[in-house]
Amino acid sequence: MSAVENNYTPYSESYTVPIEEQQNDIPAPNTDSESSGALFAWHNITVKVTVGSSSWKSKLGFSKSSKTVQVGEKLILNSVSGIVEPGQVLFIMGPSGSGKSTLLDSLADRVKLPVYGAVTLDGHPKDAFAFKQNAKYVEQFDHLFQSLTVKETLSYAAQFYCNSEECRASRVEDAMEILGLKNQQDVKVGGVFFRGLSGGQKRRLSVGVELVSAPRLLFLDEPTSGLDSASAFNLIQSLRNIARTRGTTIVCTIHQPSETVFEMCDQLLLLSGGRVAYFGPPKETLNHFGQLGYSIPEHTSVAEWVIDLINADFGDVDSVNRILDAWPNSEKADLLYRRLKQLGITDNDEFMVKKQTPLSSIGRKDVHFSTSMPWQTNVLVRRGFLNVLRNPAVIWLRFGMYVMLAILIGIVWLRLAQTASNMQNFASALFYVAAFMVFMSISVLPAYLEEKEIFIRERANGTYHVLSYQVAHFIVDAPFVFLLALAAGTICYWLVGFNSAFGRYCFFVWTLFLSLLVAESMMMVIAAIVPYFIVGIAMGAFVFGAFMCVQGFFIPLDNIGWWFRWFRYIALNYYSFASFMKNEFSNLVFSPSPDYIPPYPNPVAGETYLAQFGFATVNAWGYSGVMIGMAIIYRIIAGVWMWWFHTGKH
Ligand SMILES: Nc1ncnc2c1ncn2[C@@H]1O[C@H](COP(=O)(O)OP(=O)(O)OP(=O)(O)O)[C@@H](O)[C@H]1O
Repeated sequence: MSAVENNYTPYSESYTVPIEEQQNDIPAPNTDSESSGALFAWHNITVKVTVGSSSWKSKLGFSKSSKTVQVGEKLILNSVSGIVEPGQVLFIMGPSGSGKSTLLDSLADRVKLPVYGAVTLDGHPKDAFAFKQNAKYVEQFDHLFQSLTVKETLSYAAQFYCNSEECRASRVEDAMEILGLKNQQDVKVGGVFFRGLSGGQKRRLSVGVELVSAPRLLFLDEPTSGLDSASAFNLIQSLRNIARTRGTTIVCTIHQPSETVFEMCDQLLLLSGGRVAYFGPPKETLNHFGQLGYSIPEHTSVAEWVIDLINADFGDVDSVNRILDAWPNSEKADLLYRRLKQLGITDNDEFMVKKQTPLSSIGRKDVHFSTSMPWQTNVLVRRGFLNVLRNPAVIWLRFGMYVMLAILIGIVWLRLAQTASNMQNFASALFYVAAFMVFMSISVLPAYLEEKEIFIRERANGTYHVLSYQVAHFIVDAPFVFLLALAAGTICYWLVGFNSAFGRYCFFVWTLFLSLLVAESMMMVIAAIVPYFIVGIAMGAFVFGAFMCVQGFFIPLDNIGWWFRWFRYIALNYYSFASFMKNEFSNLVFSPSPDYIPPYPNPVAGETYLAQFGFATVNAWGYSGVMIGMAIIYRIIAGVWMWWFHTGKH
């Protein structure tokens, strides 16, 4: 059983947190290994960015013009400290641009910017990889498979963390119970093609997906944004239940909470301009600000009032600065610093977290996933197959398009006779199949991009290895691509009247399968690289268009300038078209046309025709090998790109 499983406390076993006691008496650090929550603390977290840039002329020393923009540093977070005890819910609040998301992401190891300061888990310096085992992060937007039901979504998620069926079943049941999703367990998540869960239910399911890993620490980025007040209340209540019953430590940023929601947190961290304005229980907020000489007007919500009070963009800047300057000398700050000191947390070298050395501290050797890579692949394959079978966007829409295109090709080039004058028509039909059926692989992009977001969420939370994902994707993709090639290839092959030998038909379908597989693998690289759909479409269209130019149909390839002839060797379309042509024309003699139209008054050997294209010596099986290699290389590139860049850091 994994360490994660060991730490799991069933929902039914209630965990009570003496929050008031902790606040006033400053209890000793919780070192009880049975406790499922984490003691999470941070001290003097500072994040800075370089702003502005000098002109290229001044960089190169050509100009000392006054137009040169000063390079400077901006502090996004300035010495922010705090503690959350097991079983507590912390809200990070503040006006827009105050640094809430940056703080959450810094604490959760999700920022690319260097983070300075001390971050500790159970009193020990944080180790990036071990941290993933204990902490999970729920993003602001829900990235879920729309075709899976609530129960399926949670079950598949649990399979990445539990090795026994019993563990999986109990975690799924617990998650549905605590998140109020029991009645929706058989409802699909929903999206473009299915009606499904409401926004609030989806958000709760996103929490559930992380909850089944039994995290000790849960981060949530603006979990209530976009929800109506009832859904926001339900969600926060669920989070509070999770904290209370399991001892899970919860940290979330929150935007404009209602008064009821505001009062549901145990600790409140108020930020303004990247600095702390207040840290402590929400019910003591008024007292703190009262001591600074501010009192709340009648009939005003506390949450709204404090946010307005510390808003330097639309409020009194001097007053905000007074509040921020007063914080380090306040009673609450004193309590916090004493607690941090008690835990031995200072910003000395041992606790220093720097972007350059995130894995250098203790625990690096403990790197492991909760389940083995073969098992992760197995789960991903089963989930992938189910999604492909259910979600029309992944395969069935494309299946329809390919079948219709194949029928169209058949209608246009219908039952061509095997005559010499039809050789050009056969060649053009093959060109169209090799060029346009491959081009249509662009349509896989929306599905790949949607899945990429799910991959990033799961990978960033340490759910599985990138290699497991890539292998599983290939295992799921290949049979469906073969199905497309078989259906579309068979229809157009017999309608057009290509070579009637069964072996040649099989090779045609095989070549079409390989070309679609390579094209999809290339689209996977594009999907991994591009941030937006529209950029991916443009990039895909350009690449396929470029490959078509050197396919060998429009111009004999040896007529292209020597300095660009090499391009064909990286062009998928060249290998597929050459293979199709060789398959169709080799070892055949095309009879004279009945109407004796020049230039085909005599029988024409297939080889003679192939020679005009430069394909007479093509080794078609060799080209199949090249295409298999291309598919593998593209998938390796996509995997390496995803491993390197899609870490979930912003
Ligand atoms: N990578 C970055 N480079 C430059 N500035 C940044 C970067 N990340 C954040 N900032 C700036 O830091 C400040 C805090 O941003 P952050 O997103 O953390 O605020 P926020 O409180 O979460 O805002 P909101 O509530 O509007 O989402 C903003 O002024 C933002 O422009």
